[in-house]
Amino acid sequence: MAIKFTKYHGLGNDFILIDNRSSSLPVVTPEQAIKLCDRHFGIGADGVIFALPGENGTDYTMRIFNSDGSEPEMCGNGIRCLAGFLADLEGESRNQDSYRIHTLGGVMTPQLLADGQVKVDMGLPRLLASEIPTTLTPNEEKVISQPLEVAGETWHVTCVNMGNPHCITFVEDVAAIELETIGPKFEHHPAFPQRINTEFIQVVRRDYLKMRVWERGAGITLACGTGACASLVAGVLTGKCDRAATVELPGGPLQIEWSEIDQRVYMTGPAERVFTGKL
Ligand SMILES: N[C@H](CCC[C@H](N)C(=O)O)C(=O)O
Repeated sequence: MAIKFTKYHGLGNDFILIDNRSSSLPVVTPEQAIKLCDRHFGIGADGVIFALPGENGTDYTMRIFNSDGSEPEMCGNGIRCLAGFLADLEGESRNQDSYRIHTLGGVMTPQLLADGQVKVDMGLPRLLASEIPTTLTPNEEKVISQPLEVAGETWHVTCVNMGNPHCITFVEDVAAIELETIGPKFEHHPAFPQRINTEFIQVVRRDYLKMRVWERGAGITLACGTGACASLVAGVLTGKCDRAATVELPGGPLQIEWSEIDQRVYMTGPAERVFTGKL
C-alpha cells in the first residue's frame, strides 16, 4: 500500500507527516520509522508524526516516533508542523484556526496565526522529581540547580517536564559545548529512568536565551520546541530570565511565555512544508 507523506520542519527540526485519520493505529512501525528517518538511505528526518483521529473530545491525536524509533509523549516543533499539515489536509473545508490535539503528554492546542506562524498552548509544566522522572531529588521535590556529575564534571541542572522530560543547564558560552560528547552521557544518565532531553542555555539578556540541544532519541537537532519551553521555565525558576523571552536555536527563534495568569506555557514559531512524496 503506497503511503503518502509530507515533509515539514519547524526551524530545521524536521518531520515526516502522515495522514493517519483512517486508522487508530500508526500505519508505519517504529522500525520502519528508523529507516525513513535515515538521511542517506531514507527520506531523512528527526521523526515521523501521525495525524490520528481525536480521542476524548479532541479534534485529532498526535503520535510521534523519534528517529531512533522510540515514542516520546510530545513534540513542540512537531505539533506546529501537524497544525499546518491538518490545515493543508482540510483545505477549503477547514472551518477552524485552532485544533485540540490529544497527545501522550496531554491535550495541546495549536492555533494558526494570520502571519503563518503557529501559537501553541503547551499546557502546565510539571516540576516534581517524580513527574520528570528523575532520582535527583526526593519524588515530591522540584529539581532546581541541582548538582549532577556528568563526564567527570559537575553541572547544575533544573528539570522540567513539558509532556516529555528535560534537563536544563546554564553555561557561559553554548558554542563551547561539545554536544556530541556530552549529550549521550546526559541522555543515558542513571538519574533519568526514561532518558532525558538536555538543553544548554546561555542567557544573553533576561528576554533573550541562546540554546543548543541534545534530544532524547534524536541527538543534535536544530531546534526543540518543548526544550525551549522547558528552558524558559527553568530560567524563571532560577531567577535568570523573565516570564517571556525569545529563545534562539541554531535553526531560528521561538517566542516563549510562561503565563502568570494561567501558569501555562505558550510557544509561537513557524512550520514550513517542504515536499510531499509516496512511500
Ligand atoms: N526527542 C524528544 C521528542 C521531540 C521533541 C522536540 N523535537 C520538540 O520540538 O519538542 C523526546 O524524545 O522527548
